[in-house]
Amino acid sequence: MSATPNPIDMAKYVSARRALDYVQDGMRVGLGTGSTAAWMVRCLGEMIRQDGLRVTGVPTSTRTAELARQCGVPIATLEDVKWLDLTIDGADEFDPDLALIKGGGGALLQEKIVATASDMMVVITDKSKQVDHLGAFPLPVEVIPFGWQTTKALIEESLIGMDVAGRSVTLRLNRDASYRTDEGNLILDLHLRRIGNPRQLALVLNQIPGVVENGLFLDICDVVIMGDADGGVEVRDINNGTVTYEKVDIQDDDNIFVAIAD
Ligand SMILES: O=C(CO)[C@H](O)[C@H](O)COP(=O)(O)O
Repeated sequence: MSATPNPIDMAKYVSARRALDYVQDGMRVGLGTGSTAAWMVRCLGEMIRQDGLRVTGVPTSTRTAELARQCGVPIATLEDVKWLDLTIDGADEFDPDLALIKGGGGALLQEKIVATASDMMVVITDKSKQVDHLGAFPLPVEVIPFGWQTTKALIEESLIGMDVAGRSVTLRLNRDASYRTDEGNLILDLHLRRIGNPRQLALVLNQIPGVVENGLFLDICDVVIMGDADGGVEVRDINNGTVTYEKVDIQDDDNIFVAIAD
């Protein structure tokens, strides 16, 4: 590599590169959202350009759709393809069962629909996302704007009986205005610090009127790839029960990495 990448970019990059080993010619691939997923989209674009790989990408946000177009990744909607072979996405937290918190980038709704409609979900991360218990990262909950303060109050009330360590709920902002998702909805961030029973919480939240979806991804993720700054990856496969460590060969990656790092 002729540029010196910063350690965080390197960790994200190698996890994204390794995830593309799961992509085969002709696949329909869900394209996640966020800075780690963006590396995956760029690398996928390179594979299409250099190796003639044929794939159809289904983006999980307008941001990812735009990046995919820039990178020459052919895209379609979920309505077009109906079902996917694979989704590759980032996460905000993952636990030993590969349960996830997602939605830090605000795209949790499309991300959950796309991942659920996939035969396999591969999550690309770095060590900062690994936790023993979910909840240090605020849990995003997407709600419709109509009556959102009532929805927020109902969420706060529902948290009283829950096994969580914190109960404050805040409206996500984008500068001075409320943050809007691609669907025009709002995000409430639940500052729970520790989620004792993610399954119960997910069920309770999704029963509250006004809640569209929550950022807990349970029994959806198959593989987590955790990159490190030395170009190594730990690959955890929940179905095989395996955890392996390997170095990713990035000798020939100067073009893509230098172009983006610059
Ligand atoms: O859930 C997400 C977006 O809604 C992202 O996958 C998550 O926020 C991780 O992002 P990054 O790779 O930038 O750390």
